[in-house]
Amino acid sequence: MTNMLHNNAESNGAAANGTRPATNGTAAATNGASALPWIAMKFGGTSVGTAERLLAVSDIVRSQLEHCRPVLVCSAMSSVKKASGTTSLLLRAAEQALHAGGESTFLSIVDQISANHLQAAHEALPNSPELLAAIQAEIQSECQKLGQFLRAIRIIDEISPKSRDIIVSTGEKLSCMVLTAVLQSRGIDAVFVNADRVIEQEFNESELNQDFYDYVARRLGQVVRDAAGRGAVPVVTGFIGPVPGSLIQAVGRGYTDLTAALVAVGLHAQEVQIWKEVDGIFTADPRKVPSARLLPSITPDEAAELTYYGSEVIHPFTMDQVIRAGVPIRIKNTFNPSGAGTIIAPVDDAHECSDSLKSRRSFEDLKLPTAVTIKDSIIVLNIRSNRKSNSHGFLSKIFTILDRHGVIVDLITTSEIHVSMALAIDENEDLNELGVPKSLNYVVAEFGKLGTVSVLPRQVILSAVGRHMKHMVGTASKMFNVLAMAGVNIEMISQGASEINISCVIAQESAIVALRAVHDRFITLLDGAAPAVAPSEPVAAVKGASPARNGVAAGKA
Ligand SMILES: Nc1ncnc2c1ncn2[C@@H]1O[C@H](COP(=O)(O)OP(=O)(O)O)[C@@H](O)[C@H]1O
Ligand SMILES: N[C@@H](CC(=O)OP(=O)(O)O)C(=O)O
Repeated sequence: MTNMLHNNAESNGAAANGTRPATNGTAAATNGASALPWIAMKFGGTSVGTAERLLAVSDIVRSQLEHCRPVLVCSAMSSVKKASGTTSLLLRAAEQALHAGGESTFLSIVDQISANHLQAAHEALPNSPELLAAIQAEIQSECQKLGQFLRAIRIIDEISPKSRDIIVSTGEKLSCMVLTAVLQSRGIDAVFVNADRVIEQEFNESELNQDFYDYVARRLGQVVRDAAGRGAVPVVTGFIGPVPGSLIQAVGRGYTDLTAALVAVGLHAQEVQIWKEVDGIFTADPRKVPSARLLPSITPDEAAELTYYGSEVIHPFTMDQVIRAGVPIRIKNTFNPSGAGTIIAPVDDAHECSDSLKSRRSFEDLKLPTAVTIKDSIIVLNIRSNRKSNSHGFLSKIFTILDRHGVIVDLITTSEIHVSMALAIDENEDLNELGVPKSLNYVVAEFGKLGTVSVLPRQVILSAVGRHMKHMVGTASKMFNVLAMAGVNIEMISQGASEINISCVIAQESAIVALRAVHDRFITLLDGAAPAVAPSEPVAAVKGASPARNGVAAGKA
């Protein structure tokens, strides 16, 4: 049974144990012409989250077979949204394994994961009893192994980052096994490729550098080529391991974009496509700003800034890998496969200026930012020094405390005796009476020894992002004028070293008014833009958690 779907990278990518043509009686639509160029297609959690979406993905794959060799990279299933999807459930199960009395909770989470996958398989494979039986057994076996692993963690009462990774890897294994079976049931010769052992060489944490990524890309290229043989469509787990320092810690949530990029590099693919539930990258979140426009193209730096600051369009580590190899990234919509999407690629400034001058309304438009974004769930911590040390001592102590507790700061502004920092919090955590998560109590207590601490809860970061802002004078003042005209009070301002981002902190209740005002009067200069009005709906939380961020956006007041 394992032979039906499997091709484990552990077995050094030998295709013989994996590929198997469809069993539903139709001739397998193999993509025999191996001269066709590879295209890496990454499907996010919601794109493979239900039977209906899995069937839509198989239609998209089928439509590509004549033009290219698709290689699929998938995330773990999320039927509604990432925050309640399989990876989030697995992380919760891992946490529960350390709690006394958590066994019933983690076992019920495992049951829920199993039931979700069994249901999707059952609904997507109504006419393929053989494939259905095989995949049901696979799901049950994976979930049984997961339950045993969690029980072992409960017994030793200890979990390492590597163990947490092993738990998380189950999500991508399950989704890819189910998708492989669905493709096979539709007559597409597909092969499951488990990349959770693709890294065979030993690396230590300090070696998570470009050499490491080059090695992983080469290995993925080898493993996928071997698995695909003459024409099967490889379905690769977006989880790769074992990454030094752990994938979840070193790369963070959303890692499957990076895997897709490395697969594309390893195969010298023509393009890497990130398939989502939106047409591409917009001038603002289209769920919150009705006038938002689709951007035909955007630079990697802009895409990374947008992701860091709340618009989770692509994992920021993705771009470096493909751009070095000259592979373009395209964001596409599974609900609208024929749409052109958004291309993420570097631009030649001089060239672009002359092209834009021809196509845009006026030179004035060139000064506009590309997009505006909001990052929710922010608190501001203010520390006023008690003046018992000089300012560099004060700052160094603050950064030492942040480092000791692994706290990531989104924005920071400083003066001689005053530091304000904006931090993203998990609103599902218990908050204390100041609105600070209890997990930050120690940090606040340590800051209290350096000076007076005050907290501003329920804030958001609003950021305008755009490559043209780099060379323009007066863009910040325009943005703050627009906010003033909309009656929005600004708590903190920061223009980071990247020069392509102006950010400020504002109260959560002003978020939608501010976002729409900045979008309509500063980003797009809408003709006759309506005055910003209070929205009727509350600010929706931006989908999913942000990926891990290295470093701090330094700023000045
Ligand atoms: N500037 C933006 N452009 C496009 N989508 C955005 C932007 N800002 C926020 N979003 C939101 O990001 C989400 C990303 O798409 P989705 O396909 O749901 O993610 P995933 O691939 O993780 O499943 C959308 O729901 C969209 O509303
Ligand atoms: N499944 C992982 C990795 C990932 O890439 O997710 P997505 O493709 O849905 O952003 C997560 O939830 O973080």
